Amino acid sequence: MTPSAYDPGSDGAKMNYKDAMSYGDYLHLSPVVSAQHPLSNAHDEMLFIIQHQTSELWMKLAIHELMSAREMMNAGNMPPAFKMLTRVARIFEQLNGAWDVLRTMTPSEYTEFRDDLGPSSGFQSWQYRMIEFILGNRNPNMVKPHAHHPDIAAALEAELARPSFYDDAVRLLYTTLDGPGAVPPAPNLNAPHEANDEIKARWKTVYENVSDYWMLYELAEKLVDMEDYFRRWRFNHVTTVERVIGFKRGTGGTAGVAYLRRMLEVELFPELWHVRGDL
Ligand code: HEM
Ligand SMILES: N[C@@H](CC(=O)c1ccccc1NC=O)C(=O)O
Repeated sequence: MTPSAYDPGSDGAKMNYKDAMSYGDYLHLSPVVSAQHPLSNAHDEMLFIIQHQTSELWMKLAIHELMSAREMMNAGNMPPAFKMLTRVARIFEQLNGAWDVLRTMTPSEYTEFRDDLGPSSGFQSWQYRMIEFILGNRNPNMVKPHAHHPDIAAALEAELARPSFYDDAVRLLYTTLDGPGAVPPAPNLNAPHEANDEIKARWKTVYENVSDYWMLYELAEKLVDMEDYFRRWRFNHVTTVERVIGFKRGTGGTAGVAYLRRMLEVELFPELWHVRGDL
């Protein structure tokens, strides 16, 4: 007698979704898993596409978390803001781990389809640029590649028109230490935040009096943690790029590795790093 196959339906599993919302319906998987369109016959192009698409999905979540975290912080509701910042750091950790998959692609394999990419490049990732703008690494020139998508350009411009996450954190630092009317140095919304000694002095007070300023201390450490993971992403990127294309120019037109190395020097929250040498 042939044993009959186990039917989870006999234990109560719902097996028919003709008139009910299924997994794929809820997640809209059909468009997601149909959105991979390799332009070549190269085996590794699928890896390249999925690596970028999944990165963009995680970036979408990072933006969602950062926007809400900033709102919570500005409303004085710090515990949820902290939780969201921790999540953003974990998202970057996830993105950092993903480089290990992409690194399995050799220069020979990438060369098979690189020409098909034309002038497209991660340089044109608007979600990446949005994350940088939210965190405070701002350069209005970086909106230009998005001029042909007015809604995206407008979203980036709107972010440039408001204080960055760090500008708002610094405002909280001032109002907590100096009183509710305190005004921090006016932020330049259109340029990267520049290190400022007055801001650093206040963070120093926080780090030297942690029990008095536990909330700001925790905020500072969450920000440092997030930037730490972000820096690792940049480093993994430039190392993978050197490993795969050496010192060739980028498809986006930059010098490639030289451009990306320059980006390694970016400090999102400079005072939080500089103050450590003064403690
Ligand atoms: C073999 C893999 C990769 C290579 C060879 C590569 C190469 C490059 C190069 C040369 C640039 C400089 C811009 C240019 O001229 O094109 C760049 C920028 C960029 N890439 Fe990649 N990349 C790779 C993978 C990735 C992945 C997986 C992501 C994830 C989304 C990514 C996101 C970005 C971003 C956001 C930028 C802009 C960085 C900035 O402006 O600071 N790249 N990439
Ligand atoms: N800039 C890369 C091309 C590249 O990596 C890329 C091309 C299209 C879509 C995403 C990409 N990833 C990151 O830049 C290169 O120069 O080979």
